[in-house]
Order: sequence, then C-alpha cells, then structure tokens
Amino acid sequence: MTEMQNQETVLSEGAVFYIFGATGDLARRKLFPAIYSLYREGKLTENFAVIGLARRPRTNDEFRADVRASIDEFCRYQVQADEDWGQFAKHFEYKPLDINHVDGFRELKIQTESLEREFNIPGNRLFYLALAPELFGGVSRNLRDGGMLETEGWSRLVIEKPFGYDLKSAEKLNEELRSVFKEDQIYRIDHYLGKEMVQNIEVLRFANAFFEPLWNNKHIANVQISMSETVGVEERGGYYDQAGALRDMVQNHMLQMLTMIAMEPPSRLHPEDIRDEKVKVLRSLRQYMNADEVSNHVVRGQYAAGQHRGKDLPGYREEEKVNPVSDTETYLAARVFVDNFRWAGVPFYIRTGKRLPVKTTEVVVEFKSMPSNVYLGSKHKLEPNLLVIRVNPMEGIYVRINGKTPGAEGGITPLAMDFCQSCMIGINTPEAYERLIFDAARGDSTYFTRWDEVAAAWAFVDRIAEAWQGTNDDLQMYPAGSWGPEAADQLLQQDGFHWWPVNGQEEDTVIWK
Ligand SMILES: NC(=O)C1=CN([C@@H]2O[C@H](COP(=O)(O)OP(=O)(O)OC[C@H]3O[C@@H](n4cnc5c(N)ncnc54)[C@H](OP(=O)(O)O)[C@@H]3O)[C@@H](O)[C@H]2O)C=CC1
Ligand SMILES: O=C1O[C@H](COP(=O)(O)O)[C@@H](O)[C@H](O)[C@H]1O
Repeated sequence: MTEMQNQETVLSEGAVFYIFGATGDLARRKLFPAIYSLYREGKLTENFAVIGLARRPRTNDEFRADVRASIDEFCRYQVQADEDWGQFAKHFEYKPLDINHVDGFRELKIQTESLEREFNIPGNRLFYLALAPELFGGVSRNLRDGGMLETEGWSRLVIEKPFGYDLKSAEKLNEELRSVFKEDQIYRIDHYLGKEMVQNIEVLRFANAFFEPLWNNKHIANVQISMSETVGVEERGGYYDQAGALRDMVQNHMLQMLTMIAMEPPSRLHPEDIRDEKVKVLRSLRQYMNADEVSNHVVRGQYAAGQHRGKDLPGYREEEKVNPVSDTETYLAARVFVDNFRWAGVPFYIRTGKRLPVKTTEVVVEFKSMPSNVYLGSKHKLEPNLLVIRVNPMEGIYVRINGKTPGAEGGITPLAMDFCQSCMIGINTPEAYERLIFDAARGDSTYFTRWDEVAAAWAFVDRIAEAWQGTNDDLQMYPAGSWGPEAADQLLQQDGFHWWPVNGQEEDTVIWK
C-alpha cells in the first residue's frame, strides 16, 4: 500500500523484521522495547519474526537474553511471566553477519525462508538499518545480490538519521539506495514525527474551528519552537562533533515540526498529499544569501564548563571524542521566514541546545495582541494569547487567554487552560519508535520523510553551514546549565518579542503560569 493511509490496527499479514546493528545502542534502547510493546498491545500477532544482525558472535539464546535485558530496562511494559516471555522470545533469532560480505546474505535468505514457513509469514520483509549511514549503500546492494529481495511479499527499508552530511552527500546516499529500492519502499525515520503531540498538531489545526481561521500572518505574531536538552553529548562525541546542533536537530526534527505548523491543509489525509504540503513549506523557507544574513538571523553557541543543580559539568571541548579546539555548535537559535502567502512577515524562532537547564520540547504560537487602548486606556497592556503545544517530555496543550481579574475593577489577567495529557494518561502512551515501526510495517509513510523533503531541508541548512565555514567569530560560549547565549534573546528583542516562557526557571520542566 503506497497511496492510501493504512488504518489497520493490527499487523494482520505478518512480516520478518531485520535489525541490522542488533548489538548497538539504538536497538537496545528503542527498537527491541518498541517491538515488545507492539506485541503486548496485540498489534503484532504470532506471525512475525525478528532477525538480529551484527558482526559480534551471539547464539540465539544469548541474543534473546540481550533482548530481554533491553526490555526490562527500557520498555514501558514489564514482562509478566516466563511462559509469556518464551512465547515472545521464540520469534527472535540472531545471525552474525558482516554487511560487506554477500555470502552472509545468501545464508540469511535460507534462515528467512525457514522462519517464514515456521511463523506463516507471506514473504513480507522489513529491513531496519540501525547502522552508520556509510553502511546503508552496501547493505542495500547485498540485500539485492544475496537474493533477499526476491520475495512474493513486500520489502521495505527503514533508515535512521543522519541522512548525509549536506545536500551533496545526501544525494549520493540517496542514489545508492535508489539503485536498489524505489522511493515508496524507503522509510526515512525522524523520530519526532512519531511523537504523540507532533502528530497532534495536524488534528489541532484542522479539527478545530477556532484555530484555522486565525492561522496566518493577520493574527499570528510569531511562532517559537524550542528543543532544550539537559544532556551533553554523552558517548556520541565522535558523531556530534561532525554534526553539531544544525545537522543533528535543525535539519530534521526542528524543520519537520515547523512544516507541521506551517503547512496548508492537505487535499486528502493521504501520505503523499501531506508530504506534498510539507515540502512546499520547506521550499518556501527564506534562504540566507550570505554570511551577513546568517549572522543577523542565526546565533550559534557552545557550552563551556558550568553547573546544573549544584553539579559541576565539563565544557564541550572536554567531552570524550570531541576535538579539544572544536568550533562545533551545541546551541543554535534562528529567525526563519516562510515566504508564502499565509506566513509572509511572521518570524518563526527556533532554538535548540545541549546542557540547558530543562529538558523540554515546545511549540508556542503567539497571537497578535488586541488593540487594548481602544477600550482600556493605554496604561493597560494586554498579554498576547498563546497556544502552546507541549511535545516532550510533558505532553499537553496550553492555551492562554485574557479574563477579568476576579473581584478587581477593570483588571485583566491571563488565564491558563492547561490540558496535561501526561497527567491524565501517564507516560504509557506509545513511544515514537513503536508508532513508526508499526507504520512502516503496515505501509503508512505519512510520518516518514520523503526524499524531496530531506533535500529541501539540506538546501536550507547548507547555506548556514557554508557561512560558518572557516570562521568562529560568532561562536558564543555559554556556561553548561544556562539558557544559552544572550544573543538568542536579543534576536527576539530586536522584533519586540521574547522567548516563552520567560527563561531562568530551574524546575524539572518548564512551568507555564
Ligand atoms: N542511538 C540512538 O539513540 C540513535 C541512533 N541513531 C542512528 O542510528 C544508527 C545506529 O546508532 P547506534 O545504535 O547508536 O550505533 P552503535 O554504534 O551503538 O551500533 C552500531 C551497530 O552497527 C553494527 N555494525 C557496525 N559495523 C558493521 C558491519 N560491518 N556489519 C554488520 N554490523 C555492523 C555494530 O555491531 P558489531 O560491532 O557487532 O558489528 C552495532 O550493532 C546511527 O546511524 C545513528 O546515528 C539515530 C538516532 C538516535
Ligand atoms: O535525534 C536526536 O534526538 C535527541 C533528542 O530526542 P528526544 O526524543 O530525547 O527529545 C538528541 O538528544 C540527539 O542528539 C539527536 O541525535
């Protein structure tokens, strides 16, 4: 199924899932727990198998023990009883394989056919590459040359970011994949698109009569997308030092969220119609024409040594596998414009950073203020209405309106209408990877990025990267545990705005009042 959105709630047909990189971090923390959750919820029935692949030797029993340990540590469901575990675990096998050797793929074919017979699976094959992107091309070719794509069912490739380093390398990678798979067989993961509240943006916008008529430059003053993280680069210093915040977060997650906010209503709720509208937004992004424009609109920073909740934290340059004189940005804020009819003149402010005081992802839509002085006198300044979509880790929707101050003569106070989804449903909502693996298996590509989206996002990001090349004049250091460079605040002050909520809070999560 490529065109229509598949609304199937159970994977009735069954499939073999191949986890390339089965001994790695992503498989352990996200993929195995996601598969278990799907099974526990009945979305995967008994007609599935999982084959873990990596170079390290493992017996099937050792592999199943690894999978169990990962579920015990990271899954939102606990394994209930040994019989249940045995029933689930028998679907897992391991094959040691170096992706560079085609012989291993021929053996994999034999193993696959045996599992397909055992579990009554009609030849559907989902190849999940939890591998470094340099290996994607080789795996694809060897899947073809080893006969793995000769099947009566479907074959799909799921790949992780980063999708290239810039537009040129992304094009090359895409050509390698496309020499084996068709575009509609390729599922490019952006895990933010699997998040509950990111998917909710469409519903909020298109299912509520009171948002869509105001959703334009006549009524919206600005949009803010903030993704702040308390963590540093952890053990990913080698990768991150090449990527930085621009490639790690902006090229994918931030621009994807921006497209969800800014896109036109799709003609139908079909994957290609939705993706058509998203790519139009990416193509409408105003390109910075030179280094001056980049420095006027983009702030980059890097964390220095600092403190968070009384704990001393090292600077970025002291992190493992990071170049001690690195200029890589760990913080980025930018003023972005979507130059189309709906959004002309509305700034979209985006910011992301590591080692900030709070872990939170939020989208704030700030509406234009009412002309208060007409009826209140100029001494009253009304606060603007806000719509806040709280994505992560708290999920919810906050709407701020103005109301009469109780008991006071003529007083006006901002009131909060705060829907805390996490408080009502708890953290037991499906994780992004659960949704995305399930969507890929049922052939729904809505929340995966199409090649033209990836290319348009790189074209935007490349201009910034090029302007930064060979100079670090504008790189601002900020203490770990702070809200990043002051220049990011000035970016908004220049336009008469400020970041919401006002910075400086130290709580576990941002508090909206
Ligand atoms: N970890 C995360 O949270 C996220 C990761 N990603 C992306 O996902 C991908 C995987 O990340 P992650 O799991 O962290 O990486 P790891 O380094 O932890 O794992 C890499 C895996 O690749 C296997 N591997 C390496 N070379 C070969 C080879 N020649 N043949 C077969 N297997 C090989 C390794 O196993 P062995 O050594 O046994 O061969 C290992 O299982 C990367 O592209 C990363 O950027 C994206 C978002 C989040
Ligand atoms: O893709 C990435 O995302 C994480 C943040 O994801 P979240 O779901 O925890 O908000 C980020 O830490 C990482 O650097 C980046 O590669």
